[in-house]
Amino acid sequence: MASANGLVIAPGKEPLFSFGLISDVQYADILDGRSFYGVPRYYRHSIIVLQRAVERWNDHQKLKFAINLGDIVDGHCPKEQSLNTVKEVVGVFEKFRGPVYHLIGNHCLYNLPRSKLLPLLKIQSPDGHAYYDFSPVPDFRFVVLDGYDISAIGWPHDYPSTLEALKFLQEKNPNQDKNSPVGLVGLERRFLMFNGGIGKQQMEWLDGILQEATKLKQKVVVCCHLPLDPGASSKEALLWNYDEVMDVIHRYNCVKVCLGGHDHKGGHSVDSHGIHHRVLEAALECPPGTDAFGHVDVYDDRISLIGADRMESTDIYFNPQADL
Ligand SMILES: Nc1ccn([C@@H]2O[C@H](COP(=O)(O)O)[C@@H](O)[C@H]2O)c(=O)n1
Ligand SMILES: O=P(O)(O)OC[C@H](O)CO
Repeated sequence: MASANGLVIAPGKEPLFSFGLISDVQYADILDGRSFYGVPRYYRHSIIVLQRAVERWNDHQKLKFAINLGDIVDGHCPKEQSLNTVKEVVGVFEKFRGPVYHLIGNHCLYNLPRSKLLPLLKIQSPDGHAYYDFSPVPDFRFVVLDGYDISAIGWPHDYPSTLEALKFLQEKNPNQDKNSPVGLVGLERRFLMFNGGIGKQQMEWLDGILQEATKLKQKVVVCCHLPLDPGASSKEALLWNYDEVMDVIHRYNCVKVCLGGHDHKGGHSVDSHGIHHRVLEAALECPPGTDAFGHVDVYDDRISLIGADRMESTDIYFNPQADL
């Protein structure tokens, strides 16, 4: 039996649970603009996309939670409006009848320091970090990474993470404008200021979580604003140390899917260990009247992303070899 979006759905099989997804709303009450590459960005329409997402998620009635993959407000938002704009977008998310798990992105950090942002997003994590995990049912665990742990944006100027990031960019990117990839070759093109990395403490935390999930026989979904696989993303959008993070993930068999945002066109890949990487299409780049959000049905052997409009529906079968 085929559904309207072409996915084949086994009749009668109920999902274990379902959840909503959206990324890169990047709302600002400003005129429409364009990305560096000229892709139109609809700053005022994006909050309408979010409103439609929340309505649709509520209509569904069986969504256990929703995940926002980051960048709720755009960097072009006038700074005196940042606080109210973040509150306005959070207010729309709060109309969803269930918990919303937020990730932070570079644009959130252009607007507000972590000390103001994290309480608004109800992110509770050690020392101003934004990584955490949750387990909506005993057999599944979601790991939310803070891709701007080591970053030149969002931390106080004299903070160790800022200094480490600036030193890293100085070594890796010879351009005066550290957001410019000019002259960087291949995967080096990710060494840009609008990206960031995972620090030692978070890496150890991730390792511990995956160890625990393995013992509990849980299947894990990893979420990070910055994509973790070159096959699913432009090189310029990748997490600085995506390779180190994937080395940790690949030591275990529990991670089935990695979800990302940031690279607005979206993407999907399956890596060398059979892990799926799905980068979500941005709400910001939806021309008026169009949408990009979705919900995910989770089964014991797969997850199905049912996308609205510009968000591609994706059926992700877990690698059965991984459980042998
Ligand atoms: N190839 C590129 C991409 C980006 N930049 C710089 O980054 C800024 C942010 O890019 P957006 O597309 O998100 O607006 C942009 O303003 C450029 O300064 C670049 O130099 N080269
Ligand atoms: O975070 P943005 O909106 O500046 O965009 C990042 C780019 O899409 C990365 O290629």
